[in-house]
Amino acid sequence: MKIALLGYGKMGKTIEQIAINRGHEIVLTVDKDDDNYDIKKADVAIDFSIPSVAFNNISNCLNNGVPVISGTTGWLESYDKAVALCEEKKGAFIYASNYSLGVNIFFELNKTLAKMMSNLKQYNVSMEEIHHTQKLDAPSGTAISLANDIIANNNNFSNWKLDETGEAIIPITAKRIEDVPGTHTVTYQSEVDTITIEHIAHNRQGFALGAVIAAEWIVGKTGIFTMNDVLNIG
Ligand SMILES: NC(=O)C1=CN([C@@H]2O[C@H](COP(=O)(O)OP(=O)(O)OC[C@H]3O[C@@H](n4cnc5c(N)ncnc54)[C@H](OP(=O)(O)O)[C@@H]3O)[C@@H](O)[C@H]2O)C=CC1
Ligand SMILES: O=C(O)C1=N[C@H](C(=O)O)C[C@H](O)C1
Repeated sequence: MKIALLGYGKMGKTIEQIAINRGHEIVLTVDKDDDNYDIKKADVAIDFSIPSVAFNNISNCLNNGVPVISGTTGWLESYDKAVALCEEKKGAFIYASNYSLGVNIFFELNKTLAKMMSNLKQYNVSMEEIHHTQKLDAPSGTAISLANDIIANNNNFSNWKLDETGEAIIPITAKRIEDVPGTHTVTYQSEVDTITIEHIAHNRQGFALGAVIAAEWIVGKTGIFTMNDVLNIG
């Protein structure tokens, strides 16, 4: 498969290694100021760039008939526009806040726990995410997915906020610590006990492998998909 990497930073470089090991060819790497490139030479594009350019990168792929996997976080205000463009162009598109198999299992655990806790009003929920100090967005895309999944599965919570507490609010704390690839913790607390579930990424390999598997899966398909479609879970 011929792969274009849109964003050639920490994730782009990790994805390159894994893609080559799986027999793929990187035909294009795009970074800041690389404006003049032909995306059409790729069978599929993988975007791990920065929030301010992700939508443009995705649009460029969809306008040129190239399936696109996006892992960039912090651009979701434009997600509906990307979906509409994908439908209009009959293209193929996946966004996931987290491509690792472990986190996608963790997402399912989180939904199940949220349902189980729905009738137990004595528990408050809170969330913490920890990432490396170069991260541009807060809270992380994964924390937002976890919070939205709790809201969809538990009647006691209707919104999330960064560093704010309140009635029916899921407070999220974002910590930035040198070299941490990504840690997410969901905590339910009552007066008598605490229940915690946690995912700790030890490196970026899991995110990168999931993105390459998603790219292999999407080629030849049309539509807007999620990692649940790719991994056949949920
Ligand atoms: N969904 C998931 O599983 C995961 C998502 N992420 C997300 O992926 C994104 C990238 O993460 P990471 O690789 O760690 O970040 P990096 O900062 O290491 O890499 C981002 C790269 O994007 C480049 N870039 C800047 N402008 C453009 C442009 N116009 N087009 C293409 N690339 C551009 C940057 O170049 P320059 O440095 O020159 O500005 C940089 O090399 C983040 O949003 C992060 O949250 C990360 C891990 C997992
Ligand atoms: O920026 C990162 O590094 C990561 N970003 C994603 C997020 O915002 O959830 C996924 C992962 O936690 C690493």
